Amino acid sequence: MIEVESVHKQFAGRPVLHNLGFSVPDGQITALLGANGAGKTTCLRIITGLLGADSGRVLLGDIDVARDPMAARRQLGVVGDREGLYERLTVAEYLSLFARMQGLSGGALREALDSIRSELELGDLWHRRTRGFSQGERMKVSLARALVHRPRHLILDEPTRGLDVLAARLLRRTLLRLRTAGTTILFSSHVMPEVAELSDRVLVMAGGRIVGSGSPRELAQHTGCDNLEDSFVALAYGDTGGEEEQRQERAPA
Ligand SMILES: Nc1ncnc2c1ncn2[C@@H]1O[C@H](COP(=O)(O)OP(=O)(O)OP(=O)(O)O)[C@@H](O)[C@H]1O
Repeated sequence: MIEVESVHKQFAGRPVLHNLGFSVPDGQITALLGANGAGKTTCLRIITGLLGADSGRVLLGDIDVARDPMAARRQLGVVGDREGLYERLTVAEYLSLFARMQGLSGGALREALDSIRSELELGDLWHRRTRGFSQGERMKVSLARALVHRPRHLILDEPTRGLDVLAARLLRRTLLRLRTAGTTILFSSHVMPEVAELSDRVLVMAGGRIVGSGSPRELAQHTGCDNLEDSFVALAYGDTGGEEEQRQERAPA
């Protein structure tokens, strides 16, 4: 379980997250939706310990992320919005480095590398340096790095952005398989069909706050809409998502 409790964050005096609170249940896939600038990346970076909150706290089970970052890191896999791969290393070397940083060695290390290589179909890339990798190849390596130590919680920021159909499909199948294995997953996305397909629960953010939460079906019932995109627009932008205003602007005087 991930619990975000009363988190505030501001940049240069400008509030970005206001008293943010929600929980992400174990063994489920939860999606974080919001317009550009709603605060999703800031929220995910605070959960992963990359950024500190001004106040409030984040718990992974009973671990406070800010107080015990090392323990939190062992429980977390992160696919962030700014992936830096070490371009001089091959995929095998890169993943081995991260696995060792997570405490794996000897037979357990070899087993972890073999397992992630076959699970994410990394065979063709395994001995290539990551310099020049395509977007899809980079995503596979980032996901492998996030998963190599088999974390209980996986956080992904717009993981299918820039991926082709097959790469996005591989990623979605991997997330569904991980859920079946009990991993707790929180991801942000702007792709509504993907969110509808994957998510047990959806959190809608607007202006640094949660303005709606529930299963896609519950959100539809709550808003009186018949699909997730309309429910999202109703919650995040108000009922019409600005369509009414646009119609009025277009209407002759
Ligand atoms: N390091 C920073 N310094 C100053 N402002 C920041 C910083 N990081 C984020 N912000 C601001 O905080 C707000 C929320 O940004 P954030 O990246 O969390 O939004 P988002 O919901 O992830 O948006 P998007 O969907 O466009 O990725 C934005 O107005 C952004 O400009």
